[in-house]
Amino acid sequence: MDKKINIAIDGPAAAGKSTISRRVAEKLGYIYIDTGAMYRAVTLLYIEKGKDIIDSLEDVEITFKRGDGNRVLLNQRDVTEEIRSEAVTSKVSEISSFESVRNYLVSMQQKLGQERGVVMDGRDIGTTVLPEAELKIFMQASPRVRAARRLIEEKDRGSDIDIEQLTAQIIKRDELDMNREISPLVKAEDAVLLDTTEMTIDEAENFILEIAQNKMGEV
Ligand SMILES: Nc1ncnc2c1ncn2[C@@H]1O[C@H](COP(=O)(O)OP(=O)(O)OP(=O)(O)O)[C@@H](O)[C@H]1O
Ligand SMILES: Nc1ccn([C@@H]2O[C@H](COP(=O)(O)O)[C@@H](O)[C@H]2O)c(=O)n1
Repeated sequence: MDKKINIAIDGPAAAGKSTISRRVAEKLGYIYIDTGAMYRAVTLLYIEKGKDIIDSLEDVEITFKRGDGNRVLLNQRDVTEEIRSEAVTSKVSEISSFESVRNYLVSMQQKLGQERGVVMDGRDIGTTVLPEAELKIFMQASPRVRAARRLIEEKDRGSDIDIEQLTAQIIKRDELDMNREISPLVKAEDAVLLDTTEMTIDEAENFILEIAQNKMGEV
């Protein structure tokens, strides 16, 4: 029988990480962990309660409820929609640069990956959270294509944001994530580069599944 592996998927905003990670996890019967949602949940708490929460994170519980679209619970409260708000998106890169926030969430994420059989996506998974992951992917796409894809989602949610604003927002967030001091967004040396600019979702999914199957046979 194939052994379980860990799959780390990193890359800039709207590259397709969560869409593809979720599908790969489903196909393999693995657990999908969206680490961006965890940073977003802490950011929501910061907005609601103020900066003191940064130093008292031990009381903060973030959990995922599987099924029903993978709900995100912050201290038992369902915040799945709220963490995608404009207010959270524009603040999350600042909050995720704090050392105490990273230490707390990275340790939580490492526990989730202990048993293997996870597909985890984020910005520092291959470099910091799961450096021993058997498969690492660095997913990217051109800023324009990423903004165009996100625009469709935003329109569906009733937002009136335009492509220029979205492109600027994506580029700004990437810059903050790539230039922060602690575990910035960078391709791990042993990660496979996957540019999805001209790929369909199915093609990107199959690309990863094929390498994953090989790795599973190897371990
Ligand atoms: N290869 C692709 N072709 C077309 N659309 C895609 C492709 N990959 C992803 N998408 C779409 O692009 C949008 C952004 O993808 P997704 O949310 O998965 O990105 P992400 O990297 O997880 O973003 P973030 O880090 O900001 O959460 C989604 O609407 C998704 O359906
Ligand atoms: N491993 C990670 C994951 C995310 N972040 C920060 O959270 C932001 C939101 O992530 P999304 O994937 O939901 O867009 C992201 O821009 C990073 O600032 C992180 O630092 N590390």
